[in-house]
Amino acid sequence: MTDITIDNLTISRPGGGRVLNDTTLELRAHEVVLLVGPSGGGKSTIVKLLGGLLEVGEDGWTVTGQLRHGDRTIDLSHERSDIGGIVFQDHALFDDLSAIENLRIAADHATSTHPSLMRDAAALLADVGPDKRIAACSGGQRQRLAIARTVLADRPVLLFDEPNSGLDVVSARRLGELIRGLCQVMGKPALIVAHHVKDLLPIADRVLLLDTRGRRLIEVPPDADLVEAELVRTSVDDGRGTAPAPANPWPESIGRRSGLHWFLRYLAEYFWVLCASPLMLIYMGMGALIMGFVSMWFGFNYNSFGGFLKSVLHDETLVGVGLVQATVAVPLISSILFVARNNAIIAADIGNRVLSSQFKAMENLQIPARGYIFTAIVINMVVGSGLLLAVSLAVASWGSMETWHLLFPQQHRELWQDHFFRKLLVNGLTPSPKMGWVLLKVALSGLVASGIAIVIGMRPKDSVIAINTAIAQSIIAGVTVTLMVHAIVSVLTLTF
Ligand SMILES: Nc1ncnc2c1ncn2[C@@H]1O[C@H](COP(=O)(O)OP(=O)(O)OP(=O)(O)O)[C@@H](O)[C@H]1O
Repeated sequence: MTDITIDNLTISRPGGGRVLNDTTLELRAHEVVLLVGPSGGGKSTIVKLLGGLLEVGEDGWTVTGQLRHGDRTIDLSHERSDIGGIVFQDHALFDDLSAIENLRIAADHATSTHPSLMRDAAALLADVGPDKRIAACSGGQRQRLAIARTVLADRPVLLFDEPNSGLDVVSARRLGELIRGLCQVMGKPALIVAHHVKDLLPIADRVLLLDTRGRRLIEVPPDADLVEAELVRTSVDDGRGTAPAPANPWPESIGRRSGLHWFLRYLAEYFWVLCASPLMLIYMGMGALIMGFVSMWFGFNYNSFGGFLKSVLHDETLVGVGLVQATVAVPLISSILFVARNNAIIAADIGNRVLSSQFKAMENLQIPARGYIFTAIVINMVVGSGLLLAVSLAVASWGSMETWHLLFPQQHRELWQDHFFRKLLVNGLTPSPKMGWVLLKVALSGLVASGIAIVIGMRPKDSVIAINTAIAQSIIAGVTVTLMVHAIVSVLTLTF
């Protein structure tokens, strides 16, 4: 039950520009303080600073100031503050844990939790079943769970970042009373960032205004009209004094673009993610290289004839290894690597869009999600599987040629070329019809696997766990179907 004071507080943004300059912030035990100010002024930054979440240091924010709490002093220029428990605006509940587990995990990781805090937290949750899933809680229940979780963390100050945004007047007042009651029972201060102050003013002891002109915190009387007048004044000044407002670049840059523009935009985005990112190319290249080495090394070192095969059957072995490598082994490994990686990405991407209501927003905005996103994914999976097959075949062939050269260092590489490609290229140049079947296998795998990933990704999602499950299902189903497609088409190749 002690006061908190920060003296000489200066906060600078990454890349320069000050949010606060040599100001003082004081929070007394039991009191509720509203922090108001223009948008972008730095209110959330102060909350993050007190909660120890501001990225201070190289290329980040710079902070100076001395925080005093009881007999502790924290030098903010090189120590993080650990005094603030934050109730996040979007609640940030752990949706893979039940309601009670969300509270337990906070209590179990608090340095100490006084038994009275359990009572205070439980009092907020009379209407929430302890085993309820977070997805099944109403907005108000989630908010109270988030507050109860922070109460159990037992930090010296409660921090709320716009807790009343989106609440009706009655709910906002009820929330205010709840915070007021908690501060009194717990003997701790609360700092509330708020844009809509009217509903919270009745419970506020003090109002601090972030003055973006003077870069300091000034106390204003807790009167709605006075606070609003100050807010308008600081918003109008906004640190720019009488300088003319810069031209707004938005109207011109929005312009009008065709559906084709957006389709190509998504096509390019997914091409990069699914087919062309450097890590993807390295991963596929490594798989092909290993396959090229393995098939050539073991093809020649299969020693049942005591080395006889190596010399006498050299030419035919080379033809056989070339055929199996290029029509069966490399296409299979290339398809499996491609589908496993990309089905995980597609299920995660679509699952996140489902969870964050992006598809609903697209529907509401009459943006054709299927036309843009699903088509772009499927096209890239079909075309990309062919392109990456070509890359894999080239890398595997090079790998097997170099492996052969290690085994037969006296021979010219032209010899390898003549035999290795004998059944793959007609007249040494044109791909044989067999390669058409190979292309069919990989393209069909890409098509079916992407369809499966999209369907699994689109299923309703109410938590991050649901997305993780979808990713695993999508990989398993995609790889299984790839194996089946390759087996069926390979058998058909022999039949026709
Ligand atoms: N990661 C970042 N890198 C650089 N600047 C940042 C970063 N995060 C925030 N800022 C800048 O710091 C300033 C303060 O941001 P902050 O979110 O604290 O404002 P705020 O007062 O909470 O705004 P609002 O009321 O709109 O939520 C803004 O100018 C913002 O653009």
